[in-house]
Amino acid sequence: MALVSKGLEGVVAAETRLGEVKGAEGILFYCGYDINELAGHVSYEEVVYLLFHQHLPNRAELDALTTALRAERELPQGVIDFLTSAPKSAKPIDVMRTAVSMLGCYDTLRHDLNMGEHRATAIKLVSQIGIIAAYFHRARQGLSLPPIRKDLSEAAHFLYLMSGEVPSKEAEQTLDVAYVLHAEHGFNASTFTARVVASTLSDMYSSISAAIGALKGPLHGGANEGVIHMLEEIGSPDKVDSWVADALAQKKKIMGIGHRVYKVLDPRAPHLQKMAIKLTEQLGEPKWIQMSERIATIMREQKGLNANVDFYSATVYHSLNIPTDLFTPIFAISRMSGWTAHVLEQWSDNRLFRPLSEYVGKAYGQKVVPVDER
Ligand SMILES: CC(=O)SCCNC(=O)CCNC(=O)[C@H](O)C(C)(C)COP(=O)(O)OP(=O)(O)OC[C@H]1O[C@@H](n2cnc3c(N)ncnc32)[C@H](O)[C@@H]1OP(=O)(O)O
Ligand SMILES: O=C([O-])CC(=O)C(=O)O
Repeated sequence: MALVSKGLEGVVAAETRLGEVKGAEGILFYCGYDINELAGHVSYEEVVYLLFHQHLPNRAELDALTTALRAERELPQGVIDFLTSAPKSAKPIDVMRTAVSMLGCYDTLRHDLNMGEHRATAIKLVSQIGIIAAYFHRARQGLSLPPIRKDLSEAAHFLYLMSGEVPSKEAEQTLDVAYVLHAEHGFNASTFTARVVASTLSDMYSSISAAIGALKGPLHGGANEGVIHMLEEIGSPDKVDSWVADALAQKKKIMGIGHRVYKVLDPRAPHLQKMAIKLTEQLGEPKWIQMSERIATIMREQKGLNANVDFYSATVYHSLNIPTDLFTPIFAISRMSGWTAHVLEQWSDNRLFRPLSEYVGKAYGQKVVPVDER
């Protein structure tokens, strides 16, 4: 019998130059740069460049990328029509997955694209994914779609389109750091999904719509929305202990806690924790962070499990007045850079992903009995 690694735990499926997650040490780096070196020191646009070119841009390179991203901000009219006619009750993440698939229909869909053209598609997707999310959010409230602006950063432009107002510098910087922290994470489930699809030599849009579908699950990027639902259900700091005890007794998963690779604290969590503390203090609403800290302590002490990236990002986005169902979309907006960089890397040295399975069904040699005699 072949040895099966359930959930592919510990399996090394490919080489990558993009990012490394060192689970035992709690280290994450993108192209050699520790996440602590990047967060707060470079913009999301610089990280996009880093992932696409494996080096940080100089001023001219950054300006060229920024111009290219901003030049792609107009969506095809057909996609806008979809965003304004999609059911208002639809989940934004589902709308994004579908809109990315639609973008593929508006592209030439040639299969003989060269790497430069694939990279242009990647830039377009990085540019347009936030606009899709923000425009749907406006449309579902019956609000007008603010005109595209070319003078705002990726983070500021998303907040501007979502609210109709240019955000404060602090809100922009907070979201920008969140984008930097979420951009890349090795062979996580959604990135692996994107690479599996790309490995068949399918197109970028198919890879990315599949990746969005993988991200939305509550065991992956969907957990950040689950965290706020959990905090709302708990209600107040004094109820945390009994709520968590009940949940664990029922073998429920606590959202935002635990990780397949990190055996110690996710290095992204302290950055988000710091931002969450500051924002909740400013808002005079410390109960969110108080509840979170108590949950994290219980889980660490009782289960030896730590907070992951989704745990504190939930409170950060909530404090920025972002509706809960846009939390996973924000993750997708940032991870678009990592996904597309991985698709480009896959195509630079492609081999089809095709693992084996261990058959455990009925014995070989069953005979067909005619349908009326079964
Ligand atoms: C961006 C990201 O994707 S980060 C992850 C986001 N997901 C979440 O926050 C959801 C909650 N966490 C989880 O479900 C898991 O920790 C995962 C999915 C992230 C990792 O899962 P795996 O590596 O497959 O670990 P698995 O689910 O097998 O858990 C191992 C043990 O820890 C327990 N455990 C792991 N996470 C949790 C949790 N959040 N709450 C309670 N128990 C947990 C499991 O119940 C299991 O216990 P057992 O051995 O007694 O049965
Ligand atoms: O790596 C993982 O399994 C999940 C994760 O933290 C991420 O995608 O950021």
